Amino acid sequence: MRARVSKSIFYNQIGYLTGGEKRFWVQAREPQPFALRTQDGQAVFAGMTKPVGENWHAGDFSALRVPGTYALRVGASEVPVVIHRRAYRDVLEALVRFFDYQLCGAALPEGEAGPWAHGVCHASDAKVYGTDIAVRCQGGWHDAGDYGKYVVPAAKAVADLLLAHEYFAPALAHIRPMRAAHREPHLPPVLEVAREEVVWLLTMQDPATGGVYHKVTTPSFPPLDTRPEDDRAPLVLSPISYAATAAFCAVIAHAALVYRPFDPALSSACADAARRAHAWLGEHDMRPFRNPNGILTGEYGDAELRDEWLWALASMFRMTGDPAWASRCEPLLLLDLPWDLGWADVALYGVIEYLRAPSDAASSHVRDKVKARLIRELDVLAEMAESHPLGIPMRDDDWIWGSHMVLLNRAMAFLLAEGAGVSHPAAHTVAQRAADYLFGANPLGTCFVTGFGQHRVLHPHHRPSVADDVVDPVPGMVVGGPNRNLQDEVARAQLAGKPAMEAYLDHEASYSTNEVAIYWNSPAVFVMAGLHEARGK
Ligand SMILES: OC[C@H]1CNC[C@@H](O)[C@@H]1O[C@@H]1O[C@H](CO)[C@@H](O[C@@H]2O[C@H](CO)[C@@H](O)[C@H](O)[C@H]2O)[C@H](O)[C@H]1O
Ligand SMILES: [Ca+2]
Ligand SMILES: [Zn+2]
Repeated sequence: MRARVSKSIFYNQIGYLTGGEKRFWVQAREPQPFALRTQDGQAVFAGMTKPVGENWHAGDFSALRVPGTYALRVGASEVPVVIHRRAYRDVLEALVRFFDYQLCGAALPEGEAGPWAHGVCHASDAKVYGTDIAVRCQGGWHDAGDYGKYVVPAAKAVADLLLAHEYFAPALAHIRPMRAAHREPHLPPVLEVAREEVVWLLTMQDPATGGVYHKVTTPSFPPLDTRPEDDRAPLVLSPISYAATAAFCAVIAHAALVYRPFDPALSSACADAARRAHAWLGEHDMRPFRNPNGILTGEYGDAELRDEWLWALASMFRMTGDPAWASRCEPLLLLDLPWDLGWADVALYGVIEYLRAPSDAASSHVRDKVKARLIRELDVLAEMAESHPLGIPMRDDDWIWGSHMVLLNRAMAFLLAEGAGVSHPAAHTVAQRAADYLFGANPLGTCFVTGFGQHRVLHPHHRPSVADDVVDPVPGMVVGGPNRNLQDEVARAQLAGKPAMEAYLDHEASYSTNEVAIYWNSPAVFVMAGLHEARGK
């Protein structure tokens, strides 16, 4: 009979990398003895937990480096622990295959998608808002738990996957995309997956002006129990926006560079599209996007657009290596913009593009100032992690809508900086703690990636998973996470008064804590690939 899995030991329920740091947490006021035994009962490690803040204690068994499955016991509680050099191999594949499950405009065959297969969806042309102009903008990925396709968050999701390939291709080589859903089997797997969204993004650019439509959605969200193929409301292209055009310019210039060795035709189409998008930026004001009348889907509004402009210029610089682009983006790099990897605050993408561009084409003075600020930014995050009981760079007011993206972006920032010549001693510890938290070392004892862990997420706010007749949700989806602002009805009804880190509900109606999104999975792909690469050896 399977041992009852305790809920009072908070640990990485997917596993620990052989060469990595290995910690678990318990809530206690005094040090607790703990021990690990092999499956045949042989004691192999023993220790005492140490206080790590508030009433949390941590036990460290990093010195145990023999792969295997062990029983970790603390007092009367016991949990199964896996140590393996490829502990994240399966979850990494599932995190990437999530994008294939989000594919739009084509049927997902059973041979590829198993029980989560579905028929063709959203295959009709879209109408440009307020006109009768029809545009073919099929393909790409559904954004999240809804079926909308939005350029701004798509740019983040694609950039993260392109960066994961550039930084950690060997760690991703084992991934099997849904081959039948793609047309480019010769590409490295994560580029084959991302290519679908790149090709869709190109359809979102207005050929006449170079501007990019903000999104393509039905006028409002369909009911939660609507299967993709049953969502037949007309598709509307919302107006061209500065945010979409700038984010498009940035990520499409990035794609032009990454696909150049594999797909020259796509690469040159991207380079041309990026140039036309940049030309549009030069002729238009930085006006924030607002949903037009009658369009009630996600807005992705953003009042600060200088960071998107920075990201676009820095990407053009790295794509061309032309010092003229360096001179254009350097003044923006010196502004006091928030350096982040979000869907709204994107400046850190520009910083990384700039530092990874040919250094001889840039100002060494600006490069030095940028590197110095980057180290200061990472020092702040490292101190935040140091003072958190679970070792994660999060403060109480960071538990917002999409808090898991906030955490993963911060871990990603350390690994991105490392690859741009700015190493920080806390980088891998922060990345490991983020993985430990996401995979179960959190006050709810929940593994926040569907289909994995001892205590799983079963009811994500994800229309395909709610509408199908399959009990288990689509696997490999990172849920949004605790949100102290209680921004949906069930959260308000059931989470009032909860500590910020516990304001989460595994309920299909809790879209502000339990939805999924392509740009919440994408930083997870980057971070887990980085850990796998560094510790999987
Ligand atoms: O829930 C995921 C997405 C599903 N598709 C429609 C999108 O509109 C939705 O995106 C989310 O839309 C939310 C509502 O607009 C966004 O929430 C806002 O996120 C902000 C932080 O990014 C918070 O400061 C703010 O309080 C909160 O309302 C959130 O970031 C963003 O991820
Ligand atoms: Ca912005
Ligand atoms: Zn669709």
